[in-house]
Amino acid sequence: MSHSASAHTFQVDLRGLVDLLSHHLYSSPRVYLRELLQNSVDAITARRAADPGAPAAITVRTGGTLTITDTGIGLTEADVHRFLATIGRSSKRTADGGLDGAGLAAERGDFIGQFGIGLLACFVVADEITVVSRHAADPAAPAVEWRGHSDGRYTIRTLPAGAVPEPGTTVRLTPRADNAEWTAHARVVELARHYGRLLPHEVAVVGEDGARTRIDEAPPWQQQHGSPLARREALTAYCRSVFDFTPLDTIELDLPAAGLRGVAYVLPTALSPAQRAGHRVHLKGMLLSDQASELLPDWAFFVRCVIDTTSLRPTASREALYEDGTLAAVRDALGVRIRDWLTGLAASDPALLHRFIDVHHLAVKALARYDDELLRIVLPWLPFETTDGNVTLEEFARSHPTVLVARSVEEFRQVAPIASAAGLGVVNGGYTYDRDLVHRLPEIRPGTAVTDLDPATVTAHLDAVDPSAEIRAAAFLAVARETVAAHDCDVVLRDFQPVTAPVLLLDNREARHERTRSGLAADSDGLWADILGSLRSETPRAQLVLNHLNPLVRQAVTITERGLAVAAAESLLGQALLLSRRPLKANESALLNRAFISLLTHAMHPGGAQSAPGSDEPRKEQ
Ligand SMILES: Nc1ncnc2c1ncn2[C@@H]1O[C@H](COP(=O)(O)OP(=O)(O)OP(=O)(O)O)[C@@H](O)[C@H]1O
Repeated sequence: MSHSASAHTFQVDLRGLVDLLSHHLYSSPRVYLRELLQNSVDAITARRAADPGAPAAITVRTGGTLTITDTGIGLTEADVHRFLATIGRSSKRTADGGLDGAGLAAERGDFIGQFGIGLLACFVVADEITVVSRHAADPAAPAVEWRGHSDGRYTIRTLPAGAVPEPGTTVRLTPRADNAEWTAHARVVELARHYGRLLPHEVAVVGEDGARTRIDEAPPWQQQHGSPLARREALTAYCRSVFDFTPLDTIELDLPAAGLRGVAYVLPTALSPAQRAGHRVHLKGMLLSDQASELLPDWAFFVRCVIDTTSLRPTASREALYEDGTLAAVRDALGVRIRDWLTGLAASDPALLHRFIDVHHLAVKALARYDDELLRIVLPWLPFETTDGNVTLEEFARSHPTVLVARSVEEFRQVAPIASAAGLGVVNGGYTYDRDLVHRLPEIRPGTAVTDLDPATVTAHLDAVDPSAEIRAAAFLAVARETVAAHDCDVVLRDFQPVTAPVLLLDNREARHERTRSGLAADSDGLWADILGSLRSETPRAQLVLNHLNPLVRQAVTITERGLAVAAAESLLGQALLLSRRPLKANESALLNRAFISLLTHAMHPGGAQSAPGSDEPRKEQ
């Protein structure tokens, strides 16, 4: 049996393709003007490659129809057939991706367009596009008119030479009623400025009344300024006009190898690291994206850039940068530039560095963890929460040769007053990045020791109380132990500073997790209980340390009435929990509530509160 194979060619539904490319590739109809401007710029580039003195002007006219006229290379009738009428064919690239020989002698890299689909964006705002063109290289050749329709039909006719007096091209759109807002005069001026402000040619928008608005302007980094201050002011003013904020500082960017120039503006307010700043990226003057977040490394989220480049490549929708080796190299080089600025500030403008760190310390901490040099420069300047208040590590290490680091915010809150009264220096290492960074201090400041705070260091400063006092307090302590046992907590009596602190709760997160786990094991049965049980170590208990130097505690330990002793023990545990400032669990909130009501009842019925609800035995909460 023989099998015969026949070759076929894909069939294309033209109407569907035009609809896809024109309506669904781009995020907004407004890109139609970008595509038109870009084609004009490329045509001017092509003409100037052969004739550097050729005029370079682009004029957009608004009114019943929208036209855009350029003094570019123009199109011959053959060009129109080859390039305008073939979707995906571009005079700026050959079928194999090389340079097309159609008279455009400039390097492909000089053009902005390359895909041969840009003109289709016009079908979002118009059903019909007319292109009238006269080629610059052959003045005798007739002018040509191409009329394309969104359903894929087109007509071509030649016009008498006199119909188009100058070489160049005019594209005319007849706006569709449903999208007419995009071709209204004010909107066109706004869009032309948005996309074409940095174009290197004369760009103007002319209204029906003949009023002419000039769009192009040289960016401030290209202009000459009278003094460094004047330059700085011009760069700052530009930031206000494009980004609407006054920067903390400006960092000029210049990467000749990538044909890149521009400015990074330091944000005056903090931005969450999750919110990545959108940068304005111009490609040969034309705005490619005002939301390009991929331009800088993630850590540089404290700046917004505006750049003009000749080397980065756009994606087909031309709304993002193509992720390639060039972009990666540019990103690294810009990262180095921004880091250099930061490290340079320490020497050149410490006051500004302080202001910067006030606003962006989180970003700097994130950055310093991966960058040794930066760490060395900024670590002494970064603020940390310590037992001496919010101070820099440099200041802190001067008075504390051994720096202790609390692992969690909660641990810090609990021990800070006691540690501080005992002369210990503790840094709160509970915030993102802080513990890692403090541990690296000895690398930068030899002679400083950093260790994690362990409970023994604190308990060493809790002195045993006089044995006779312990005996006098025994009855109260017994009730207190029984009362707080429901919270897996033990009670001890100690002398410690400051006297103003009645209690200290020695507890940590791992111990709490272990207690939660064993609580779950107790509530489950079968396999699950066995699994949880096999994980069990000895259930760690928290310790409620009562300060015998504190007047309130001294009085509490003399309470003999059981109901009041229970209420006092629950209130002391409740206060210790509140001091830790961690979120309370349901049974802890219930404890606080019960202690409060019980104390109130005792206050209202002194001596007769035994029968008051909730003032008796501690309850076992769920
Ligand atoms: N104003 C113009 N002057 C001269 N030729 C033009 C003009 N506008 C369009 N063309 C021709 O039409 C072709 C197709 O234009 P189109 O905008 O669809 O694609 P492109 O610019 O080549 O690539 P891209 O899709 O990346 O924009 C161009 O390659 C160019 O040859």
